[in-house]
Amino acid sequence: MEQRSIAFIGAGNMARSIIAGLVASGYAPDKITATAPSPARREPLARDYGIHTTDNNLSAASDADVIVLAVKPQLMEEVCRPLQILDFSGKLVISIAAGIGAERLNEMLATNLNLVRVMPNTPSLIGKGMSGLYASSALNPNDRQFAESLMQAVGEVCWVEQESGINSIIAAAGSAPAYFFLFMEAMQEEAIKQGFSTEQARKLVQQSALGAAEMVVANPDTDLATLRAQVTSKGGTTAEAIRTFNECQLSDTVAKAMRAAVSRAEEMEKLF
Ligand SMILES: NC(=O)C1=CN([C@@H]2O[C@H](COP(=O)(O)OP(=O)(O)OC[C@H]3O[C@@H](n4cnc5c(N)ncnc54)[C@H](O)[C@@H]3O)[C@@H](O)[C@H]2O)C=CC1
Ligand SMILES: O=C(O)[C@@H]1CCC=N1
Repeated sequence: MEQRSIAFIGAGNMARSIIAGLVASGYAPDKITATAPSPARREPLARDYGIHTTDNNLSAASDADVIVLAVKPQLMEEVCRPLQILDFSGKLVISIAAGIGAERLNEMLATNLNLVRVMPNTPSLIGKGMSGLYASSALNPNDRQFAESLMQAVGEVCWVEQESGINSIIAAAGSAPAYFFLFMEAMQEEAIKQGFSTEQARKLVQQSALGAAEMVVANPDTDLATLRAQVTSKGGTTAEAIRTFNECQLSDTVAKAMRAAVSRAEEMEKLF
């Protein structure tokens, strides 16, 4: 893909995930800079991926063709203010922050940005990310294509037509790895109670999760309910487990949790 110089403003979990995936996919490390105030955050990135790091947001952003805003939403305004002096006309800005809309980002950087909002997730770290993207129709096709290729380098992408779609991407993908981790944590805990060591319990759970996910991917024409039915023998053990989940309204709980994620993103849009 096109090798533009990229500055990640903020070098936390999500920036690291994208940087790791990018470098593994062949993106030139010397085209990537990441910033963070703390050396403890920066140094491991320089060491592990051979990228540049600095605590100077202004110089990193000034030197870059593409600026990825990767700080916590609460900090975004404070981090953007000193960058207002830059000329953004030739730069692409990518924000990965949840709960900060395009209009607000334009306000924070005091200009009309060439902007793509991207909602990635942490499996980008291993090239298995799922990112949602939104850009206004005014964005030039080159920038649109670059943002798409960048996120394709670390996983799959899904464009949304309306900016509000980004909040639904958060619910279905950005936050979603944590839902699966939670489910696996609960399974591991119970497997330990049933007599397995921590390592054995983890292996049982992770391999089952991996196998299930890979079966879904390998069978795109088989719906998820059919895959479930293939495990569920009539009058058997799985049927009892599923009946128990249904009794506890698992589907309603999942729906409620996903709506709560959207509501929080909407709330954050008002806060920050
Ligand atoms: N963690 C995730 O799974 C996802 C996170 N996001 C978004 O990514 C953004 C970052 O989230 P995380 O990486 O999880 O947070 P994090 O807390 O791990 O990383 C934020 C980083 O910003 C750095 N930072 C703090 N003050 C700074 C400053 N003045 N200048 C430059 N850097 C500064 C910190 O050193 C820290 O490394 C958030 O806006 C979040 O909404 C989006 C999708 C998924
Ligand atoms: O929890 C959060 O707010 C961020 C956005 C999606 C995943 N992590």
